[in-house]
Amino acid sequence: MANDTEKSPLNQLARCGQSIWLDFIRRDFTTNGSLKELVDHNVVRGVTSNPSIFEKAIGHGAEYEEETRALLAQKSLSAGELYEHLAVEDIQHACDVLAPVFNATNKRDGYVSFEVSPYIAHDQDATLHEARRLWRAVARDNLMIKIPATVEAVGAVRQAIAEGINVNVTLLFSIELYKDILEAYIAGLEARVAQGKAIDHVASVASFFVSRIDTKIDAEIDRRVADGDLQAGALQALRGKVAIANATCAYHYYKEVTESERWKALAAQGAQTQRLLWASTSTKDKAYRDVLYVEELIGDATVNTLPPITLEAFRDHGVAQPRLAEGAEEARHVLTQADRLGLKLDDITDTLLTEGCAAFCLSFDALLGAVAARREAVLGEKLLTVSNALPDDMAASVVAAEKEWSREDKIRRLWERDASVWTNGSESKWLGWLTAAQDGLANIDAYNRLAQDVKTHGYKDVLLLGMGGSSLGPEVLEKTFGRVDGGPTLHVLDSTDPQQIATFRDAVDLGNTLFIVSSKSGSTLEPNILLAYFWEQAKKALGREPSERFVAVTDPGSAMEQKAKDHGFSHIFYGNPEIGGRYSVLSPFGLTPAAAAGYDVRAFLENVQLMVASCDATVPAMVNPGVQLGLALGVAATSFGRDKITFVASPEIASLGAWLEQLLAESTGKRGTGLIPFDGETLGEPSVYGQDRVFVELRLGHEPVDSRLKALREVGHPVLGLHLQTPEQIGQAFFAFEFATAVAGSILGIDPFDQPDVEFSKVETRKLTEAYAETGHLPEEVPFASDGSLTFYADDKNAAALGTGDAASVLGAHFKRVGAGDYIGLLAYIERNSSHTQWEQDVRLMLRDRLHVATAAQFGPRFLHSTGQAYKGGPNSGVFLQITAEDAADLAIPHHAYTFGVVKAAQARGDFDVLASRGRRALRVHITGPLSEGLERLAKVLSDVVKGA
Ligand SMILES: O=C(CO)[C@@H](O)[C@H](O)[C@H](O)[C@H](O)COP(=O)(O)O
Ligand SMILES: O=C[C@H](O)COP(=O)(O)O
Repeated sequence: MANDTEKSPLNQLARCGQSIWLDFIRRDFTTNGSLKELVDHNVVRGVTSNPSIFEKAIGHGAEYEEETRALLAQKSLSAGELYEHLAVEDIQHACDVLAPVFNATNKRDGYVSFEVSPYIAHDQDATLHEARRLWRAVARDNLMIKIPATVEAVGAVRQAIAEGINVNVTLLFSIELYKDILEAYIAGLEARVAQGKAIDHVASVASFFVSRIDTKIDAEIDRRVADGDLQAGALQALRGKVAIANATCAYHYYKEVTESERWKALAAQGAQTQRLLWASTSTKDKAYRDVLYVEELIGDATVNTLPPITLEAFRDHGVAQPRLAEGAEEARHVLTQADRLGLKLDDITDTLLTEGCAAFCLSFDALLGAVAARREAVLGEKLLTVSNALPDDMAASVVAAEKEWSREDKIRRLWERDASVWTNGSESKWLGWLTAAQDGLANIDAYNRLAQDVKTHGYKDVLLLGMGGSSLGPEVLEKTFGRVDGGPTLHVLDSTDPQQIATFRDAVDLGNTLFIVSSKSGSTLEPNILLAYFWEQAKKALGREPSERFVAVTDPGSAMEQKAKDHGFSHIFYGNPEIGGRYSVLSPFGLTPAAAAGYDVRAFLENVQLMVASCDATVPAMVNPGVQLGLALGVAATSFGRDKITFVASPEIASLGAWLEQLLAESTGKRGTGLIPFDGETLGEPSVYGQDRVFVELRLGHEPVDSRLKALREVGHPVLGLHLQTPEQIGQAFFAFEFATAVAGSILGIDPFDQPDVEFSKVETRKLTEAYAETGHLPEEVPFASDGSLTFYADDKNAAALGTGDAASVLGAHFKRVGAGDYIGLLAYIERNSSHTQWEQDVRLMLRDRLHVATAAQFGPRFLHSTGQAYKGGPNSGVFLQITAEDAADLAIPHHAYTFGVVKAAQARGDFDVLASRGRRALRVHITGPLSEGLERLAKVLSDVVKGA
């Protein structure tokens, strides 16, 4: 620093009353002594940072890697948390280096500026909240919190000052706004005085951006000159002048105010003026001197923050002469002239503010994106990965959606439970799932107690009774993790089929079973009647009341809670009323059975937390796995007509498919739109698919699930991938898909948290069972056609379309109604056992291969709580074949007037009535006589009628 003598240009600036701050920060620059050297030689008296500066530093600097690794080894941190850790440390180091200047100048200089998130620039409360948080996090007296100068920020600046937080108000372009900011500073100080608080330690600068104004004005001048403007000469004379004139006028306003009596009263109490800080002072137009925005803006009580390159230039050949004090008249003349020539400075400063905020948001996105990528690299195989292989046009639309999400700050708004991300309905009351894993960890002792109880009693079986959201998650856990050595077997029963209930009853050791009755609402028919049935069964097996063998999972205040209390259940686990059933797997509805089965709930949830952090509010759309999946699903459906989501899974995690079906269908299938999910439809050759599919590969390990996916990708089908490294990552998959569904719901423009048609079916079923209880029979129904063991029922409209012929003619007419873009739903109200599952599978694949449409294979009443929503409320593209049969044997329900067989029949009829009322193409075939023969015949007729189709 030998050239920074008394006469050096930089030292001359100090003599003119101007402080030079450095517009740059980076860890190695601070740690290797470079910053200290500049400070020691009195070259630099402060530091400013902004999102772009941090993007270059943290986003690209290898020196941050080691610490990233160390931080992640300690705990799960999101990209935002990581960034903040690293940035706060950098800011603290710089503050410490500048502390001697701060002390020597009596708190006038020696500040380091740290900017609040640019995303919240238009939110006064959020800005203030963030200012307080960062102020506390850095905890240095010579910190300045940078707040962008939007209209909304004015109040935040005033309040922050009143609270004694130093503020650098940044992104100032307009003199009008600057006046408001200066007023906010003064009012903030006055508020402190009114409260008897000291003001001599509160500092603020107003960062006026310079070069960007010339960039815009000069471009406008050049355009008009090129267009042959008659005022070309006068216009050209203003090139490179307007920005300086604007800044000069701001300076004179500052002078005026600080000479006012009002200010003098504050100064008497030790107040520091809010100095103007010239920012954006590197020269952008190479035709100008590279020190133009330094030399022209020299004046007493100002700061100029310079990037290293401009600092070096001025040091080398800058001329330090005070210009501002003298320049008022000329500046006013330039601005008047600009106005006269139609150069609209107000419009330009407004645009610059908007563009400045947007540019900082982009930098912040790039910064957080880079941190997220580094986090992913460090966590490696601890995280599942999402990969989207999309055709070019779809990929471009997803990128556009990403930009939209970034611009509209939707990820943060989603995390803040802002219903305007969806329909502005009741969505904000249904986002408890975002923190379910964290809540579960807080409640870990209760799960451990249950696990201990199960061990102490040595239960052989755990039988969970519940439907939909209460059963599908636990089923995935059981199918994925199986039985823990020495632990019980977890069984999940979600049916009213008498045979299925009997099969479960016979599979468990009734005298040595823990029963979990799971119902959020507590009013769902199935868990209530299953409870009635198994209570009696357990009582019979034990020879006494089985109270301690029963556990309830339900929302507080539900009828089930009361029942559990009345019956003296050993445990009641309470759900979060802000989590809907299909989003409840990471809440007590999944964790209670998991604990009972002996799974390590803590490890499971900690694993989930990694994905929660990956989808965090701070992780930009382009690297946020939940957003990536959700945008691809939403965009594929809304812009490309690809609304059939086909899951293809590694066998070890295949059970995820049924859970996903509920999540997607129940969340999105409404108001005539939606994503229709298809689980378990074995892949075929590309020729059997229409243009309405999205394939989702759920892969465990490194091997692709099915080699045919490659061919499908090659012919232009979108293939999304969720790649799990270990089965434990199933928890991460739950969260990633919950998030994705919420995102897709936003794109579809629906409320992804209600399920009107599931509720409607429940009501219809209840009406029928109540009628049965009164009359002893279900309402009469008349088949419109019959053929031996196959009898056909439908509403009048469907019946009229299908004729009264034999089975082949009715079924033939029904499936003739299937067209491109449709799907087929087989809805069988029979036992869900392996042979029936295989039957459905064979029939669906045959139909798929012949008719080239997507096919769903469902069992009632299970699907009523799941895909049933989309079948009724989603697009009218489903063609349904409901299959019912005589029950070989029925089961009575203790204390009820009806049997399980009656309930199941009522459910099928209720389901059909709702399908028909929604104008769906639906047909019910009822099988009489031996079921296997009836199914065989039905399969044969179906195969014949669609042959050659
Ligand atoms: O802290 C501040 C202003 O307070 C600075 O970092 C300010 O953000 C920068 O000078 C500007 O962003 C740089 O603008 P530009 O040279 O890219 O137009
Ligand atoms: O998905 C939810 C099912 O409809 C069951 O509801 P529930 O948990 O209130 O009994």
